[in-house]
Amino acid sequence: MDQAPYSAPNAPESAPITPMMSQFLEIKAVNPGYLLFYRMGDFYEMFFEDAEIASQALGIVLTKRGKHQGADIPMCGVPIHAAQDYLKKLIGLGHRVAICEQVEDPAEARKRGSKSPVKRDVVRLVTRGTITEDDLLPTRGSAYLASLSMVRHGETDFALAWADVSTGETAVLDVSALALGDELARIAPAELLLTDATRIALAESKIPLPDAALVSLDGAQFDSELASKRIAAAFPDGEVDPTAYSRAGRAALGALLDYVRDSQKGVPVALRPPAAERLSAHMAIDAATRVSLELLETQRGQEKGSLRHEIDLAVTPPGSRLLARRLAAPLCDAIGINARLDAVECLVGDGLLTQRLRSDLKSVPDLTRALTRLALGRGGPRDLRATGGAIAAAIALAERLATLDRPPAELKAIAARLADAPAALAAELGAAIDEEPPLLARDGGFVQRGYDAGLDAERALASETRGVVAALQARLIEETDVRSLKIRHNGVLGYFVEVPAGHGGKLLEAPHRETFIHRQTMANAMRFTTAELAELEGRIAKAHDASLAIEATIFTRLADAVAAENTRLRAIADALAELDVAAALAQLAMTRNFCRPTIDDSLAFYIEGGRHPVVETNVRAQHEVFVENGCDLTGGALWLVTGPNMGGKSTFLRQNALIAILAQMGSYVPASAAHIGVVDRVFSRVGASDDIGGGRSTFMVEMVETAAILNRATQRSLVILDEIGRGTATFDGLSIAWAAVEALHDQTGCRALFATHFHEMTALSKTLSRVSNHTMKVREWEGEVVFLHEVADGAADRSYGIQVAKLAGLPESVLARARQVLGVLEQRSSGGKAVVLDDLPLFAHQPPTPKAAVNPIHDMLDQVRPDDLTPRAAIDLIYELKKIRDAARRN
Ligand SMILES: Nc1ncnc2c1ncn2[C@@H]1O[C@H](COP(=O)(O)OP(=O)(O)OP(=O)(O)O)[C@@H](O)[C@H]1O
Repeated sequence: MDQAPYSAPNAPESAPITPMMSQFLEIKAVNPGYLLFYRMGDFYEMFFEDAEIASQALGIVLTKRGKHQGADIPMCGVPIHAAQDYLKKLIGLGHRVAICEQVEDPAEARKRGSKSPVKRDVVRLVTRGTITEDDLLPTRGSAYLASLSMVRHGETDFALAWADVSTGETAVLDVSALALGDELARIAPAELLLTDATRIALAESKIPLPDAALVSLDGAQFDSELASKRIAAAFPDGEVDPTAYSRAGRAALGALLDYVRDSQKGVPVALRPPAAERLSAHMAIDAATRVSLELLETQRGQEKGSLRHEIDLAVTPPGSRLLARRLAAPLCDAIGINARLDAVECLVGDGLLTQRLRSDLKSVPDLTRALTRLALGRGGPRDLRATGGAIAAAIALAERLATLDRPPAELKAIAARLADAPAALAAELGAAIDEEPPLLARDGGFVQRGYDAGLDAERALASETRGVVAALQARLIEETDVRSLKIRHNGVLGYFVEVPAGHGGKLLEAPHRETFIHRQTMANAMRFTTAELAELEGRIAKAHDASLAIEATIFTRLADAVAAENTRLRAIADALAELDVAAALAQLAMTRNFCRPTIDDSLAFYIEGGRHPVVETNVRAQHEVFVENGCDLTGGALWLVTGPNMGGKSTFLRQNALIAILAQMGSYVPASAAHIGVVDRVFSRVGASDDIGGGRSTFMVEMVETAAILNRATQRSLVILDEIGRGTATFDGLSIAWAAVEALHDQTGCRALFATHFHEMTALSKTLSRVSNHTMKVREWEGEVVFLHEVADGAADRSYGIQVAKLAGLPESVLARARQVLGVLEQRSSGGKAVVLDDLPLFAHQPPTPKAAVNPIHDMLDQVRPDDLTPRAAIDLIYELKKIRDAARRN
């Protein structure tokens, strides 16, 4: 979502403006495009337009505070303790928020005069792509910040740079206009930086923008010369050579680095040296195919029901994130794919080891995000504890992996990184930090007893002094003879003596008034202090401050020790995620009966006993059996698949695409055997889906997408077309489908599956050598159609559309009429005659309006008065209704 730059109202010279409001407007003016969370005591307050936007987005009350230029100032606020929830909601909606804190002690401000506002400044910009807080981030997903640059020099070059700020993962990719849409769909950034000119160029080339918060930057931000400096500054010690990237790549990375740096307001962000990605390294899957195959989410945008949801058995959030990344970008290199498969095979071969690894991994903390928070100075004792825990787990896991006889290269590399874990650091962290430490270092109380002698001494002093307080209370009771006298503590008064109101007078009189100094009178009690108590309090506070200071030093020392091992620890975090994925895929293969595919550089596509993993689960949940089907497209074969609606065509088509994707991400596949020559692109299209939001008609969408396939598919591609051409008049649709098949066969030569209801197309198998006909088998039984979901050679003889319509509950009168019309249409077309309207009885004679069939169920319902029914009568009624319905079905 875009945010218009904020227009701070200009105060006419005569209008009085409070110092606070003038401070607000000043800060607001240098943070255009951000909602300003302005700290006021225990609240963040928003004013003017910000208040209007936020109150509406958050559903909170909009009030007013004072006047500006004679008009009320709209205001709303959120309490500090609940601010994270509100922030989450706002950034989820695509807003960007600037957090403005008090940056000096209010006492300092008072010194400048009673009206002088406390100094405030923006300490942090919170946007969808730059968050690092656990409770703002998706646990099992990545929130990428991406930057898109465009360089024009006769031709137009694009480059994408993206980073997951919470893990430090960063990458750069040069990308052509043609492939840009696919890559944006793959990366699916949460926030995208670009210039207005780029945005216009994208719109002109019909390149769809991702569903991200879009941030318009100035062209100067993408300057490639400036970028080189930014890159060198972000990765000092020559870690990254800016000249290794193209001009466009540098520009994208420079803008990204600058935005990240700005968002953290001076705190250095620990990004990792950017991986220079190559387009050809990954299987290209365009946005429409991702949607159609429901890889990471379903067409309704839910995770449940997607392929990811079905196969993600990873036990750690980083493992889950890596698995999603691999699923979104399967490899194109047979050697790399086989290396991953070797690791999975090895773990499948040792089920017991896999179980143990998985159970160890389950409790491993999210090391990557802990490291980033620590590096950003936003980490706490829990992040230190997590780091120690992860290192210890890495060592244990390396030992488990060492039991493997001849581990494949990938597991060997994982084990080597895990074994390299700094054991001494883990021991130190384990000894230092409590098992369940508090969230914030500044609260103290997280260092274990026995770790630091100085700290233990201060703590002993503090608790000893507390003992002295108890003794003092006993003594004061003795001296005053007020049994109910208590020494208490609160944030305002500190330690004080409290007696019930009735005894207060006694302490105000001699001889006690020498000792007791009055502090406060309450309705039921009176509060005093004494010189001795004040002195004790000072000692306690000093001991407490001293312990806090020692704990703070310990925290910094340990955080520095972690930072010193950053590179090694990041490598361990990667290795843990990789191991989790390999073990998860092994577990999947074992529990779901998947097989290892053979992957090479041939043009094979041979599947035996293939299944659709998601539909299989659904079918099983209904206690039915999923029917396995094979497929052989080796050498560029094109299968024309016909069959009735609901026969299983779409399932069959998609399962083959999913098998290719799973195989190339390095997973076993749902089949009994599979041989796949590396697929460079998968295209999957379902005819006639609307894009109302995009302003394109059903048929237009279908044609634009078909055009994309015909233009871009190569001989290595796998193309799945499901009922292309159905969105227009029959003959037009048939002709387009026909020509598309010819083009795929003659020009592209790719491996393809084409499902259609145009039975005429089956004739193509006679003229095109690699086209063959296949059909979903059905059986007719007592006038009803039974789907066997089995793919057989040959063509379907009919559509069974009317039978399916009957199953769907179309009224019998309509079905009867449809049969009548179909009869005429079939007769005419078999006689080679065109159908004319007059042929159709519909138009020739208006048939007598069929008497509305008497429906006994409706009759019964008409007579029922629900409020008068007893529960028993209601159940009887349901049974009766079902009986009538069953009887009607039998007839
Ligand atoms: N191989 C199979 N084994 C068991 N059930 C299956 C199989 N394939 C499909 N089904 C069941 O049939 C339903 C319909 O399948 P699908 O959507 O693939 O049919 P279709 O032929 O593409 O239909 P339409 O032409 O109406 O789009 C699925 O939701 C599933 O419940």
